[in-house]
Amino acid sequence: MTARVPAKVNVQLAVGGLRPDGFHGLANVFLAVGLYDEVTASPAGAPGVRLTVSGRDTRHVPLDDGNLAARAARLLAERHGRAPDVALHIAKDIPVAGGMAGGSADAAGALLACDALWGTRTPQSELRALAAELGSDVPFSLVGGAALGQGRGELLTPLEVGGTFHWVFAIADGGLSTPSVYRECDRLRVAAGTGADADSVPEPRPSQPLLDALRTGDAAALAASLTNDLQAAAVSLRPSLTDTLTTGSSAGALAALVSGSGPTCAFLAADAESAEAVAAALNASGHCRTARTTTAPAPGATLL
Ligand SMILES: C[C@](O)(CO)[C@H](O)COP(=O)(O)OP(=O)(O)OC[C@H]1O[C@@H](n2ccc(N)nc2=O)[C@H](O)[C@@H]1O
Ligand SMILES: Nc1ncnc2c1ncn2[C@@H]1O[C@H](COP(=O)(O)OP(=O)(O)OP(=O)(O)O)[C@@H](O)[C@H]1O
Repeated sequence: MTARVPAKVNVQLAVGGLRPDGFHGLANVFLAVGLYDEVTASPAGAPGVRLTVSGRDTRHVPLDDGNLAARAARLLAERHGRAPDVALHIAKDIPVAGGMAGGSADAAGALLACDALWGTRTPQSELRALAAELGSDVPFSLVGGAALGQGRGELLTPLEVGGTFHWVFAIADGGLSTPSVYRECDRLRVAAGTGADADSVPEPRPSQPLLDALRTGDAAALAASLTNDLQAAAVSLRPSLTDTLTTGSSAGALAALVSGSGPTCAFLAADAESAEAVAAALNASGHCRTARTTTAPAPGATLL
């Protein structure tokens, strides 16, 4: 059983105060984009989760129980009171620790593929609850398209998207740790004198112009309303991202922003031709490992 799962970009990431549980309240507008990992679940013939990985960047993917796909398989098995006997293979195309929810995609793919392999017929609502236990981004990897994530990002409201958007992603050498980027965001807030807790930071709210731009498929309007509250923190930890963002903007992107916690940079283009020009400029610049073009929205986790 093979599940194909998309990467994401956050077209709005409004970060509220640090909660007592260590998470931040969010208004997180997710958009699934056409870069995919594939997770295949096969009978293992023995108890346990066996994991193999192929594709890009696989050196940095853990092969032990810490892998999110392996954790997903174990969690699903536990909920159904059965032994996790599965061989999982991840064909990786989403950058690792890149701010595009690659590990979350693999967790969502493993839930779907194992559920089909084991015939456990888990209801969609239960799969979503298991996804939320695995990570804040995992429920969105299941549903795809576009959605507003509230709470820590796991409480989803689907959003309408009225057209196809053209994107370029500049993939960096090396990743950034998501907890470190949130910590840096808090540090910058404290250093600026505003404080970082929920009493000091305004309640994050979705932007109506942004939701309208998604609904009408208006790339120029979307470009004007893209925001990421983690961008300053990602740039503070990796100052060279400024050069990457500037390179894409100078090559004609409608807008440039850091994808989620970074270090991948995302560029919205007017059309496919402009996206190719932006990618060519980024590839020639040496300011990223590689630049790739794709479109959005993409469907959520799907069994092939
Ligand atoms: C940056 C985003 O990718 C934007 O979609 C997500 O907020 C991160 O989601 P994720 O990688 O699924 O994160 P999780 O595995 O749930 O949490 C990892 C760590 O990130 C931080 N974290 C995550 C989500 C959130 N709303 N607030 C946080 O502060 C916490 O330190 C947490 O311990
Ligand atoms: N299946 C997996 N693929 C990649 N990384 C994984 C996986 N499982 C666990 N990890 C660990 O999680 C870390 C973050 O990886 P991931 O690719 O999910 O980051 P990310 O895309 O920045 O996440 P997000 O955008 O959700 O914050 C990696 O450095 C790795 O140690």
